[in-house]
Amino acid sequence: MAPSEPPRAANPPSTPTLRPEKLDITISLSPPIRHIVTPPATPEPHPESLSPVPLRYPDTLGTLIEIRDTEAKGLGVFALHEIEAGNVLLCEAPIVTLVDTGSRADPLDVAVNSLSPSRKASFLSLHHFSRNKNESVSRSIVYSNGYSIKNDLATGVFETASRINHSCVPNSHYLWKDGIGRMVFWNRFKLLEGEEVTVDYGHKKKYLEKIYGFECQCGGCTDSGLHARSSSGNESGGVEDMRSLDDVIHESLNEEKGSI
Ligand SMILES: C[S@@+](CC[C@H](N)C(=O)[O-])C[C@H]1O[C@@H](n2cnc3c(N)ncnc32)[C@H](O)[C@@H]1O
Repeated sequence: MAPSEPPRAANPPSTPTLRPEKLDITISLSPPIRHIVTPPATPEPHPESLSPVPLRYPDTLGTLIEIRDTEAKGLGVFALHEIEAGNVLLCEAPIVTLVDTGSRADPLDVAVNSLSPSRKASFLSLHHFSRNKNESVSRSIVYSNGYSIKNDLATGVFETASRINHSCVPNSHYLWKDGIGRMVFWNRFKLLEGEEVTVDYGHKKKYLEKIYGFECQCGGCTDSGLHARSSSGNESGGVEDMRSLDDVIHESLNEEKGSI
């Protein structure tokens, strides 16, 4: 999978308010939407607490989006309720980042083996497809779920984002934000309650089959290739959009300085 792009936004974000028991964050593109992010009732046990960086911040999983079964595409990501266009759906750090170092030790094994038990289980639970029987499961997972990040110098595999399915007419876009080390996803159109969140993996239908081993079931394929990369990679929908996204992300994160 290749990756990224920016949102349509104009309004400055409103100020987030912090309360000890509840993080109440407003991410506004246009119009504003309120995300109530409640910390987990039971904190993760010891090995997890060694990892201070939350994968999703703010955590929209369970408040704005959810992962569940699709009819024909395995798992997918869905809107939990109606979401106006131009909202940040997900702002997620990779669970595994693969940077080829040239070292003899496979950097992927090093990265996977250094994960906490629950993050390792999340990684290993991801969908994987391989045409090469000598390929390790971890490699197949990276090739089936990885987004190109850091100006194509690395690949990131994500706990939630790697559950987002492809559509030739996607309703969402994404962009890697190096400054915060996260991939940001936002919806281009209003999403209805229960609507699946989709992005463009950046390949024509026949290459989706060749590279990822699936026949696209999105129902909107034209195979013209015109849409290809429209929501992926490091492309942008315009400097103005990108600046707005930066403002939104940084203002909400600055309020929480130190927690990422
Ligand atoms: C990155 S994963 C997406 C999440 C995956 N559905 C799961 O269950 O974890 C990519 C895989 O999802 C499935 N998939 C994604 N988009 C699809 C589509 N438009 N049509 C059919 N299958 C799709 C394919 O099996 C593909 O290899």
